[in-house]
Amino acid sequence: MSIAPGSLQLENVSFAIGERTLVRDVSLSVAPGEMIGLIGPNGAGKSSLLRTIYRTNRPSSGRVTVNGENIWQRPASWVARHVGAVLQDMPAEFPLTVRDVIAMGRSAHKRLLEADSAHDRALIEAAIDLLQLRPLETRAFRTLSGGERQRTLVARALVQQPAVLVLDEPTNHLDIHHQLQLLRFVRSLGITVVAALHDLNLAAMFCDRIMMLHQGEMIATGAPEAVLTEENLTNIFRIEATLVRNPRTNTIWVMPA
Ligand SMILES: Nc1ncnc2c1ncn2[C@@H]1O[C@H](COP(=O)(O)OP(=O)(O)OP(=O)(O)O)[C@@H](O)[C@H]1O
Repeated sequence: MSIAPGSLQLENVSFAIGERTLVRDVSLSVAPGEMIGLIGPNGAGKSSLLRTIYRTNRPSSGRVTVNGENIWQRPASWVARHVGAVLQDMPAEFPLTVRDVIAMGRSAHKRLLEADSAHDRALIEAAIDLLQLRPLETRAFRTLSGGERQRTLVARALVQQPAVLVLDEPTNHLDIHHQLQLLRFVRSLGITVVAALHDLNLAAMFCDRIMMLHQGEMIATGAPEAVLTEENLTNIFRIEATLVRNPRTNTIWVMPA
């Protein structure tokens, strides 16, 4: 499956609800094909920031552009064709099969009730194979395990062929094998990704750059070793940690003490 990666720009993005500012003046420029890890303690504003990218939280100031287009000045249907998202705890109570859920990813590219074209079907088949969902294809989505659901939702996002893929804690519910498999897989697609990740070592392993958020503000952004410093881990995550290199991957490794 080939997806043309897009560019993403956050320009001084803030987001407030009433008096409360959840995201404050965040800027980030993501090149096509880059993978950005968003890290920060609970309540730092990661999900709130991601929602400004998939057009759920309208910034109170600043701009979000995808391929140079301000997403808040484009119709929702344009954004649905250009930004894909895998979110936490998607509702699962609808009586759809795995294949139905994946096929829903094509809806942004079609008119209401338009039948799947040969192109749609080819993408759906490819996604089922890529995410190894063939044995589950006809199962009801609600009967899946957490990890199987997550793979289905990634497949659904991929058939959308999004210029930018937003992942909110995509490794939630996954065992360590599937965490690695999912991130390796997403990475191998060469698409543009912004992913909120709680596992700092996985973020360092898979992301080109990391952005650290705290109380809605960007504390640091850059290469994993520039952001995952003892100082940032102490000040922001409130942990004592030793930093080493993973001898196999040579990526920075946080060892809490
Ligand atoms: N609709 C809302 N109304 C008021 N406060 C909100 C709303 N949505 C989020 N918040 C608050 O904004 C802050 C940031 O929340 P957010 O979910 O963005 O953080 P997060 O970094 O994704 O956290 P976690 O790691 O716990 O998932 C939290 O204090 C949260 O309670």
